[in-house]
Amino acid sequence: MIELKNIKKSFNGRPILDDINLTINDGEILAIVGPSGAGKTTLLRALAGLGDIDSGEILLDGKPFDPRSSDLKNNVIGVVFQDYNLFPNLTVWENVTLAPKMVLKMTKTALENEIKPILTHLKLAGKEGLYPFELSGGMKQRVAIARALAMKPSVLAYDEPTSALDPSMRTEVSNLLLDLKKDGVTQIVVTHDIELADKIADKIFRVNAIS
Ligand SMILES: Nc1ncnc2c1ncn2[C@@H]1O[C@H](COP(=O)(O)OP(=O)(O)OP(=O)(O)O)[C@@H](O)[C@H]1O
Repeated sequence: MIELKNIKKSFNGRPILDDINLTINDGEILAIVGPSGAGKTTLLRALAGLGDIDSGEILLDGKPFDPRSSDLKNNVIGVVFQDYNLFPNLTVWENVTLAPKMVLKMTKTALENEIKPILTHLKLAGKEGLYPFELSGGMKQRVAIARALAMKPSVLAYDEPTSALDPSMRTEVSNLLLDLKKDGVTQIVVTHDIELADKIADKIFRVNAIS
């Protein structure tokens, strides 16, 4: 369980997040919605340790947790970015196994045993040798999800998972997230897509623009 308590963040004296209080239970899908510029990505970045907060507290299973100080090994929150950030010069297999190999020091056998099932689950079996430029948008997204899952995060977070895809892929994305939920993966979805949020989320958190 992750709890956010009284989170505040300003940029150049302008408040963006003002007293955010939020609980994400294990196995839940939380959607974070709100108008453009309201601070959704700022909140996600703070949770993932990519940006700091001015005040407030983040608790992981009841204990204070600083995402910025957690090393990658703990990898509490894995983030799937809007543009996926795949390494263009690495194959699917290399993209997904790089961090487990370098950071978790997983052996070749462990990689085979642990990463192959993730790729199969994400319908990427047989695609291991392809490069990102050879993949469709939906496949790139699944590689990015596989890469995040390979680090065994407690929570998987997505920034606008439908925005870079053809609208017809929406159902595929929602089915994928619901599938991962069935496996017990806790997920946070930042989205403009209210229909997606309504369809998949256990809880919807609205970030309001502060005037
Ligand atoms: N590093 C930064 N320095 C200064 N201002 C910033 C910085 N990062 C974000 N902001 C500002 O904070 C506000 C919130 O940005 P954020 O990207 O979190 O909004 P958002 O709700 O995710 O928007 P969108 O839906 O358009 O992605 C915006 O006004 C943005 O310009």
